[in-house]
Amino acid sequence: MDNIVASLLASSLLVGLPSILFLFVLFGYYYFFVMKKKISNKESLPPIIGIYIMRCIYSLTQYWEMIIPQLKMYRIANDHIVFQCLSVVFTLKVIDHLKDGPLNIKQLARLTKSNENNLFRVMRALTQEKFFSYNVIDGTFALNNCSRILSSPDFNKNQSDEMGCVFSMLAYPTFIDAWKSLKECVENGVTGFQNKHGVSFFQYIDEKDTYIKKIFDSAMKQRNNATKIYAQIIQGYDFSPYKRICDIGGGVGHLGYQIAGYNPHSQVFVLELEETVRNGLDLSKIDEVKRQLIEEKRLVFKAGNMFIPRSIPAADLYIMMQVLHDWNTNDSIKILSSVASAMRIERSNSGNTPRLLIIDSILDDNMNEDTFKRQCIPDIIMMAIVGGEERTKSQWFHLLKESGLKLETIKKFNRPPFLSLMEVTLK
Ligand SMILES: C[S@@+](CC[C@H](N)C(=O)[O-])C[C@H]1O[C@@H](n2cnc3c(N)ncnc32)[C@H](O)[C@@H]1O
Repeated sequence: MDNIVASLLASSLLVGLPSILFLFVLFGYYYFFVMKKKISNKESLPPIIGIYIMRCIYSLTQYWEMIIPQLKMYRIANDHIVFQCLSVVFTLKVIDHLKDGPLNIKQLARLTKSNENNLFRVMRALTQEKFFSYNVIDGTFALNNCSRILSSPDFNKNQSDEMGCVFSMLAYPTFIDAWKSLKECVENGVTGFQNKHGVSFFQYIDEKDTYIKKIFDSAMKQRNNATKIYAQIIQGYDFSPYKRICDIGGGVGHLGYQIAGYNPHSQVFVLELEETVRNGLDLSKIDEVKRQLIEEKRLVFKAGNMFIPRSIPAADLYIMMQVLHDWNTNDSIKILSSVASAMRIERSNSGNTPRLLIIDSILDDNMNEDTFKRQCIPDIIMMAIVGGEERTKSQWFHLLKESGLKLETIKKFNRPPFLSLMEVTLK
């Protein structure tokens, strides 16, 4: 047995290391000579080959853990402890204090009102995990690339970064409580959030704690920007034939701005909860282009409820991006039926049948497919926090059929976050 493991390790070293080197060189070439030179009036996308190379490297690390499964278990246990330590320094705002330059542990303990020895041990562990750098000469800790992206959002100064928002959510007591109820969620089928707080996630953030809503909106917007999903959509679908477009649950209007910007003859409505409309309008104040689109009424925010057909603005194209995965089957059918009613009203008023674009994940019905594996963890977030789910193709068919709609085409985007665009019309 030992011989088999040894020869597997030796052969994977012999094959693995040169392959990794080769892949790095190839990726470097592609990045610097191809991707950097791409000039387009739309955002350029990372080359597809880069994604495959990353996946090969990732597969190699997984290969080791398959040979020695204990490695995987230790990694998981270790990651959990790292997360706890990171939550502590995030909550104590250590990262914010280090923004202006390195500090020693005395200074950090004073600023964060902490026990110097224990804070030092946590910082030392995180430094080993490459979250900080430590200067042995003067004994100071400093930020590095990993911790720099983890500063707390400051909405008064309009400063927030994606990971800062994501981490604020993960470390926020309301969320921690919801995760603690994961077991009840599995037992009784109700979200951890509902189990703990008695209301749904969206009700909570719209009515009880608008600070989380700000964090959530900002994280969504920045994650979508980072994955360049808006560029994928704008390049992948022709919006020009549509004069009135309505983005239902369109967040702070980011996709809406892009569509309005690239399609001068379209007017875009963003239907959202009241608090998000306020956030969207606030954010537009710091961006000249967005402010102008709003002033010219090319982009219009509408506060309303997608469950109520008359609250949905008349349009010839409706969009729902990453909305339905937040809802369970019953609610999704209610939402889609409400959109179908709005589409029928529009058809009888204008004589034209509007379309609906659903932009969301589609899991392969085959559990061994990559698309399935990728979405299994986000699916747990949907289950525990919002009560929705990532769906297979047959589940999507079911939702549409029950709501009086039918699928016309599917376009799959083969870059992260690997969403699909389903073109839907009335049955
Ligand atoms: C996951 S976010 C998606 C945002 C945006 N479409 C995107 O992809 O970035 C879902 C959005 O649905 C909105 N929402 C939730 N309940 C709603 C309702 N009853 N009516 C309208 N919008 C709602 C939320 O405020 C949230 O911004």
